[in-house]
Amino acid sequence: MTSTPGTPSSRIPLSVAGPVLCPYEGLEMLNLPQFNRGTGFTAEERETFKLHGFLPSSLQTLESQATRAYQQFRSLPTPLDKNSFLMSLKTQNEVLYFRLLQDHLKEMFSIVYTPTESEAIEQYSRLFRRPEGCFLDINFPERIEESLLAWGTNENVDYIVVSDGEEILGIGDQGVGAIGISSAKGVLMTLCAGVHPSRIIPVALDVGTDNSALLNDDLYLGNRHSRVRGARYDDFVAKFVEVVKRQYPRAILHFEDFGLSNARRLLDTYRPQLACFNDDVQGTGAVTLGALLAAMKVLRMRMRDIRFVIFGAGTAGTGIADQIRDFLKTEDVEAEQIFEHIWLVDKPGLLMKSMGDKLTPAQRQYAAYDERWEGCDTTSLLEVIKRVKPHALIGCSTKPGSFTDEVLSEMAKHVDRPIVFPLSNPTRLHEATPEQILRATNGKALVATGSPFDPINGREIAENNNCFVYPGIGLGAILSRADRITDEIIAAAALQLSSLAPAVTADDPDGPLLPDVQDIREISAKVATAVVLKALEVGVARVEQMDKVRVPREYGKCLAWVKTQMWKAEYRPLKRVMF
Ligand SMILES: NC(=O)c1ccc[n+]([C@@H]2O[C@H](COP(=O)([O-])OP(=O)(O)OC[C@H]3O[C@@H](n4cnc5c(N)ncnc54)[C@H](O)[C@@H]3O)[C@@H](O)[C@H]2O)c1
Ligand SMILES: O=C(O)C[C@H](O)C(=O)O
Ligand SMILES: [Mn+2]
Repeated sequence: MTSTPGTPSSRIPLSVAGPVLCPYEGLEMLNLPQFNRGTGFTAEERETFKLHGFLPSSLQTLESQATRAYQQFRSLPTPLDKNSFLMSLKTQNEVLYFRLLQDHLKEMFSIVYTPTESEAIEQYSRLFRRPEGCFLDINFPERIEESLLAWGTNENVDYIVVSDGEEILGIGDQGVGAIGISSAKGVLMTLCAGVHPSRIIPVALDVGTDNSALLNDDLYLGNRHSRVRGARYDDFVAKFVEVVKRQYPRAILHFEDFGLSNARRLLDTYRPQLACFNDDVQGTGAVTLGALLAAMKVLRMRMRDIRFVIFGAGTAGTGIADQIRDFLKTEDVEAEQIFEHIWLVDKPGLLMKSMGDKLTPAQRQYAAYDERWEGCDTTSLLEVIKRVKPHALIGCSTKPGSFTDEVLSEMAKHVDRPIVFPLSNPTRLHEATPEQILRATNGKALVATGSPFDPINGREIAENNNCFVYPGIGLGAILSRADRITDEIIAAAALQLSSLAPAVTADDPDGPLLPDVQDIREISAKVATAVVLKALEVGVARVEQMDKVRVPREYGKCLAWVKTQMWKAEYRPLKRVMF
């Protein structure tokens, strides 16, 4: 398992413990972020690797290097400058980069991830310094295999994050800037779940872009043609997945920020074929179910007694609906009754049966019966709220301000503690701010948001972001060597998360419905443990045959084992080897 990791350029084995093997010396070594330690090289290492002339004489520890880097970080004026600084550090010294992030997790999380990463992606072609992942060009499908293999082989790759950049967060088509989201999601796999950074391949599928600003930008770095769609696109993705299946049979494939017409379709096509998941569909569904289950504990209610309105019924919105639907099955609500529990609202208003083919297959099952809605202006969210009297309102619409004061106070008229989750990222796209929600509901609402917000009047605001589950799902799937990622696995992740919310653990009705980002490593380890145990239970785990490891079935022991498999940002002994 993670005992023989490798590096992209060299395929030299690294590991989570023991010495790091390095065949390089001098300037070449200093230029490789997975080996470079800069002023942190010891006297002996400087000797062995012929580094003396390249470094000032003082010998620094990782701690002092992190202190110096933190001062540099603090001196920068804007979040985007800080993001660029960290990106450049990542391409200089990987251990120092992750050590710095770990030491200042809460402060830096929003800089390397949502929301600042979205600014960096918008500016991708202007900020480019060094490649941070694998670029696959739709005009050269024959290069897919060679390009991926240059990053590592089955022996040294655990995780592949792929995006085609069509629907990045809520900022739409970013073309080749897709590499930014694949890379940021990969960074969190290491930071939150301890997957070795060199064992992850971030991938951008460059299939063109329909973003005219990018097409007209002389500095744009991607393919300068419109987005390829239809059979040629499908064949390209199929070829990519075929290479992943054949060359990396042990790796997990993570789909991120594909467009509405592809995300669900690709997931449905490939889920039965390999261990893959779509973070926007299933990750978002699972984190939201986790927060809702925590809310049920606060309200002392069951999910079957709750009415849900989901505003924005795209990739994330229907993913959330599906997780709720599947959970309701465990409370004896049949699929045919689902329209009495979940209402989907999108651009045309409430989704109705009469919309027929205009609905996506994922939306259709939730469509409302027209005859029950006669006399209601279903194009208005407010009117739908008046009629449904929902307990929970969830936003994945990318439409800022759509949860108006009127909508929010209407909710508060009918239920004592409305559940309101504006989830559209980045921050400026939220359907309402937590402050507005609490004001309009006299502080009664149970709030969770897609991006981080500061506390309001001392009350912590839960961040309902898929980062609370996907790193744990990914790590659990890697460690169990899962052959498929089943619905049971995703549900197990949500259930585990719900038990870790401060509102539940501290039995505090105003406590957050999700844990704090500060604790994300512990949370991810626990989610991974739930995933490993579920994968073993449902028979998709291959770890015991493949790696000849006996995995403890007892939760505490399994958690301890999971933690031993997590990579840490530390300078391990370096050992010189020949090519
Ligand atoms: N918090 C999280 O973890 C998380 C996870 C995934 C997505 N998101 C956010 O959710 C948003 C949507 O992402 P997605 O991947 O589902 O995108 P998507 O394009 O698949 O879906 C967006 C949906 O919103 C609808 N919509 C657009 N404008 C609307 C309006 N004015 N009124 C009603 N509906 C409208 C669209 O028709 C579409 O169905 C993004 O902002 C994304 O950042 C958050
Ligand atoms: O990237 C995030 O912050 C969450 C999510 O995957 C999104 O697309 O918004
Ligand atoms: Mn996403």
